[in-house]
Amino acid sequence: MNNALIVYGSTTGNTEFTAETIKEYFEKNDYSVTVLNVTDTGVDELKKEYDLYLLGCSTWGDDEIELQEDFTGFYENLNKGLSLEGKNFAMFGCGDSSYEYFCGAVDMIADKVDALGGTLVFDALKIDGDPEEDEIYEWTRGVINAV
Ligand SMILES: Cc1cc2nc3c(=O)[nH]c(=O)nc-3n(C[C@H](O)[C@H](O)[C@H](O)COP(=O)(O)O)c2cc1C
Repeated sequence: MNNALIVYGSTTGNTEFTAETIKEYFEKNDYSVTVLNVTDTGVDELKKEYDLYLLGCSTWGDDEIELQEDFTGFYENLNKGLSLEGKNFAMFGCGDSSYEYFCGAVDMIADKVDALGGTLVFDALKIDGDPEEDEIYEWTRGVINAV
């Protein structure tokens, strides 16, 4: 059975809902999935072997991109000599397109993963407003096909 790790940061619950919905869909497709709130884990989790790593983070700030506050430490620790070579990633997050940097946190994390040698297997899921199951399922189907 394939396995996947989901780590997310969420303030009002939207990215958390998205993470749980992604998990549900993966499990329907015979994946074993570990979902962790970023407050309960650290970058060492990325050293463990998973077929796919999914990172989810909402975006905050006004004039500049701010990661969801719980995710900041995790992001900074990615800089501490971690190699993501040979690992498959997909990114997701919730935002609001009325802000200048729509889902900017998702792009920041994707750029970091890319710089550390990780493989981004599919376009990021950027949710505008409240997350809806259908959109999440469709994206997840695309990710599964891409792995
Ligand atoms: C003060 C504030 C700043 C925000 N800044 C951004 C932003 O720069 N870009 C964006 O896409 N969304 C922005 N948002 C929207 C949130 O990311 C959005 O509400 C999201 O659904 C929150 O997800 P969460 O519940 O998982 O934390 C902002 C929201 C607030 C209240």
